[in-house]
Amino acid sequence: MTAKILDGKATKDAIFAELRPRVAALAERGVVPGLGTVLVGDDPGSHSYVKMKHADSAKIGINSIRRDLPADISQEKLEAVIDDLNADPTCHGYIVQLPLPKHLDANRVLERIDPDKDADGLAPTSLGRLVLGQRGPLPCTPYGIIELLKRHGVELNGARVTVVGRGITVGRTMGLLLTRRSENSTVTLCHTGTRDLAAEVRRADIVIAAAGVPGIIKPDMVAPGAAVLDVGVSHVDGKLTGDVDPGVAEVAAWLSPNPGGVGPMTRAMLVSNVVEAAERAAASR
Ligand SMILES: Nc1nc(=O)c2c([nH]1)NC[C@@H]1CN(c3ccc(C(=O)N[C@@H](CCC(=O)O)C(=O)O)cc3)C=[N+]21
Repeated sequence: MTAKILDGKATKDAIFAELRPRVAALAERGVVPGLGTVLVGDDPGSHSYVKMKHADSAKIGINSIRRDLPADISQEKLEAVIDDLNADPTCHGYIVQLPLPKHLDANRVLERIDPDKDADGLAPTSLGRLVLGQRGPLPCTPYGIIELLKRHGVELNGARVTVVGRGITVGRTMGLLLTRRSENSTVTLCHTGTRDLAAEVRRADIVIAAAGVPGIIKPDMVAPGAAVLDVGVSHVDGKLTGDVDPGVAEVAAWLSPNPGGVGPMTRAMLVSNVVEAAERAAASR
């Protein structure tokens, strides 16, 4: 068997096509959605991600607000930039690119983001709303994974989903989204304390690999016909390497590759969160 591709690039383009008329409708009311990014330091990976986000914004008519800050910026100065974006009416949503340099307290920064402008859905109020089942921006990567599966017709209702990795940006929040009534999946969340990872992966209809361990998901761990999504990002000999062994393509029915799968979907949902925030702002004027 050779797996069909869960195509994140094509699905992102489809989502953008749906967003463009919404952006046009906002423009008619005099509102141009604005996406802000806060980037501290000069990590090349972070720079390239932020660049892609602004290129996406330009593609659908969203305004870019870029704050690139020196690696040695103080906590106080960084928080002043956050306050500034919170007060800026042209900025409807923004992200603080993570990770931050070690001398900065990321949690204090995230707590300072106006919850109505949290484009990442990762600030404490947004996570709290997600747990409580209240409306709010959803974390972009798990939200993108759900859209990717639904738009390829992969059944979530009643599905057994094994998530590998308990990080906030993917694993832990993934479980919260999938167990809502609207998704109705049964989730097993695996991590380094899991006794028999192979057994947990083997009984899954859907495997979401976000451990950041190159090739941790082997072909003999995957049930024939499963959907497997590779969210891992590692660098081996300078090359982007995912969590899923290439041989899995011969066992799985669906495979979300990396790159070309979940990464573009994360960006699509970020832009979607900003358009939604701009619509809310426009409605309350
Ligand atoms: N506050 C915050 N929010 C984030 O969403 C966030 C973050 N910090 N820090 C870093 C990670 C990483 N991340 C990616 C997003 C898109 C791709 C992406 O689109 N990748 C393409 C191209 C990959 C390539 O060729 O380099 C792909 O997968 O096809 C990758 C990585 C968002 N992150």
